[in-house]
Amino acid sequence: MKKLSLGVFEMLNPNNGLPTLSHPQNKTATWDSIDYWASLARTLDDAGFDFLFFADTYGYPTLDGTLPDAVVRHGIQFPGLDPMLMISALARETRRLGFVVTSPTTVERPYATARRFASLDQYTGGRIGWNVVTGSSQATTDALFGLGGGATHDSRYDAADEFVDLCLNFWEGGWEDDAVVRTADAYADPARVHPTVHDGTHFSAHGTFAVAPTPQRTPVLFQAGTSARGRAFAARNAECVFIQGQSIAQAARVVAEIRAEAVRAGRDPRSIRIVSGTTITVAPTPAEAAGRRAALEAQYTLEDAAVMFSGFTGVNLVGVDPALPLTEVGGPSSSAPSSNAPSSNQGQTLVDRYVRPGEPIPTVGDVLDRFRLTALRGFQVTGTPDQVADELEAIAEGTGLDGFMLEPTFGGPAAFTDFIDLVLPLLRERGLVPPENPVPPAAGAGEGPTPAPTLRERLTGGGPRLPQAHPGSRFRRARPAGPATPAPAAVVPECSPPPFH
Ligand SMILES: Cc1cc2nc3c(=O)[nH]c(=O)nc-3n(C[C@H](O)[C@H](O)[C@H](O)COP(=O)(O)O)c2cc1C
Repeated sequence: MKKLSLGVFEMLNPNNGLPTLSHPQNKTATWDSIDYWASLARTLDDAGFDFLFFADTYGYPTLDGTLPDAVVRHGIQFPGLDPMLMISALARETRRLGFVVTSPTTVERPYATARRFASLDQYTGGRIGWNVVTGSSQATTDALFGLGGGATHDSRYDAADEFVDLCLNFWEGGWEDDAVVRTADAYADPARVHPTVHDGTHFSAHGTFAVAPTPQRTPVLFQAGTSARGRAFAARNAECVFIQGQSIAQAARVVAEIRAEAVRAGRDPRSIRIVSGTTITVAPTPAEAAGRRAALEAQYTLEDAAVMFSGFTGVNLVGVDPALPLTEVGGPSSSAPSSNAPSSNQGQTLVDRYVRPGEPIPTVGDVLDRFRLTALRGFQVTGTPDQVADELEAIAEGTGLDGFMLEPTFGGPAAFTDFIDLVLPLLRERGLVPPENPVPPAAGAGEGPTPAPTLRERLTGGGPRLPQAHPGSRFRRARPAGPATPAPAAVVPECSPPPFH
């Protein structure tokens, strides 16, 4: 059995996007304290987790341009802080743990994004990943940033392809490996530093990337969003895809679809790792586990579910007759619906989850009841340590998934520490996750820091750099045979896709 990757899914909001204010284990009082996150990062690092993943968005649920009272009152993805600005501090607190930060291609700019992630790659010693998204709650974000809102679901992904290409061109094409010399009279060899020239459909850039090579150069490229266009984007660009598996059959289908799409894009389907969000409620006895789960479910109301669903999808279910079939709810104009599901130009993954070709059409009430319990979540696993380990093993075997991203329950770290104490030892005994990695020894006096494996090395078992088989490697410059300089005359890789390697 292959080894599973383990991550934790988090958001910098009072309640992780879900209203758990009334539960004693919530993190409402501590979520905005850096000490809280440092403590969590140390816990995960010590336990041997691969990464801490921060979902993030400038948006939050709005309805027809207004902020619902429930969002403010219950802290539903509101307010929020920027996780990227905290990563360096967390890296100082940890030795091995990777960090994945979500950043959108819609309102950010490629050069700034490439520079920020290259800087984080340097500060973390190569422990950074980028979750590339076209954004959630896009209507809110468009309004906040003063955008016209003319972009469609698929055109956002078209622009995202070009955005990622341009970043890859900066990271992989700007500097040759041995460009930095750090001698008495030169920091770097000018012949080995190259301008990027890009004149594309959505972006243009002329100039030299002003960050020298970092441990991974390209951060590990994550992606989330499994609409048909989202899968095509993942197949072209991602090294790791984050899904929210709902059942073994559904997740197996999504995994197979992503891998088939990867083959169509000319990539090895196994070169993309696919991990699913998973909520684990574990306790020593079945009754205690069931009690905790019931307490969790009691936190979520149908009203909050309607606000969240509507804000994320653009399909407004607030105040809609629960008996109405979902397909009879009007949504804003559609981009390219794959079924007769209502659609908007916002994220399609959630709507597709409930309306599947060939399956009965659910009512609004059905959808909200299911959404209330699983919301923005993946597998829901509840039981004793052995039951949870059995179920995780069955999910991994039945779906082809490469790992799990644990979701918080009541907000605080208890869901993760329970897993670490009760389930992780069993997964290790069964050989499903690697044995605990030794912490790299602290640097001795006068020695440099001992490098831990990069996030890419941890996840893929390969080297620290983007694999040669990834399409982004086409931006690398081949060294000509012979003397080191002069460099080839302005061989500027095109951003329009040449054949993949
Ligand atoms: C599992 C999952 C996690 C996501 N996480 C984020 C996030 O943290 N921030 C964000 O802006 N968008 C997030 N999104 C939105 C998507 O990345 C994507 O931009 C949007 O859903 C539209 O694509 P889709 O129709 O393929 O879902 C997420 C979507 C899914 C399905």
